[in-house]
Amino acid sequence: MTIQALGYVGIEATAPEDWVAFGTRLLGLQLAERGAGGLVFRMDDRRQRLVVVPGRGNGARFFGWEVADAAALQALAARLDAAGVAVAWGDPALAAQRRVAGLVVTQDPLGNRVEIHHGAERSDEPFRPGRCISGFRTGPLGMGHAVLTVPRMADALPFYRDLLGFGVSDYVTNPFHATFLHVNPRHHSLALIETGRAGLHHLMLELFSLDDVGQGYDLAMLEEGRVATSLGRHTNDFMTSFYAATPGGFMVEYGWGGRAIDPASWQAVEMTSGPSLWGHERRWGSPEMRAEARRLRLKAAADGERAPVQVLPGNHQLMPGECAWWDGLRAAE
Ligand SMILES: Cc1ccc(O)c(O)c1CC[C@@H]1C(=O)CC[C@]2(C)C(=O)CC[C@@H]12
Ligand SMILES: [Fe+2]
Repeated sequence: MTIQALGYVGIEATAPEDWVAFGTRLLGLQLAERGAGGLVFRMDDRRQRLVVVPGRGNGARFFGWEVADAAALQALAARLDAAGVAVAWGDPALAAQRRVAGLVVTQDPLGNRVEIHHGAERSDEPFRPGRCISGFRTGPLGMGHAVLTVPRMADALPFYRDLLGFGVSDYVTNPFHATFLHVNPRHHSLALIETGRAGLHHLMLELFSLDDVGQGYDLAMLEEGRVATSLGRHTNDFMTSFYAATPGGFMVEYGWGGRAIDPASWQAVEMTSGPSLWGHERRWGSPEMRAEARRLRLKAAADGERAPVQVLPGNHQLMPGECAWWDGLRAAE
């Protein structure tokens, strides 16, 4: 019955054509279909993963969450129905359009369109990436993760956690509220960030090779305003990534090296050490950013802060102990 992965995502764009070069030449997606109905991108052996449909706005249009089979779909639909959530069975035309065997359509409490499906179609043609990359880490981990902004955490969390059965990996309560949820060994397939308004913050796509990410970063830096954050590494899922501004107003996190968790034994933890071990700087390269970063690091040094790295079970790569990088900076001042 339970959801297994983020299967596909649909976004709406006022100018879908803007996604062609961004999707293929920067991200390395394969443009599989291009027409009046919009764009279909492939990431792997599936016929479609990311769909861009023409519309009056920019942002998310639907989220495709995958279950194992028709019986699992039936059971989950019944569960939603019993909880008083409106669920509509997708007709054969919609299933054909989504390239799945069957689906139900519902809405989360924020109005995001949620499409629970099974039997995604595979292509007979091999995946041909839009630029030379080693490929996307998908399979049982799904297409990546989606991060939604929510007005209040309590608006959306019960729907995904209690009704759809997502597991909480960790959560943040300071300086803002965020919850990271898993449906498979990917540390999070969904995260909710409380910002006061509903929207799509970013989609994360994970590459097989760090070089894919580094070369994407080189390409992104050639374009004014394309790099939304510098390269960095997250504290909770250990993903090394940067964020690219998309033509759609949200961001794509382009990453490598995310950890795998064991959903059966994982215990939810509160994250207290900030979003990143290093990097992910939003005003990367600007004089203001340099001044602010220096101010914060000197303040941390003055406050005697130590070891912002949280040591978690299964964290073999990161050593606890002294984090002396700002000490080095202070010495240089
Ligand atoms: C904290 C975190 C861990 C793992 C992730 O994959 C992930 O996307 C995040 C969110 C990162 C981060 C944030 O929390 C607030 C707003 C930030 C700083 C941005 O604008 C880019 C990175 C975002
Ligand atoms: Fe992310």
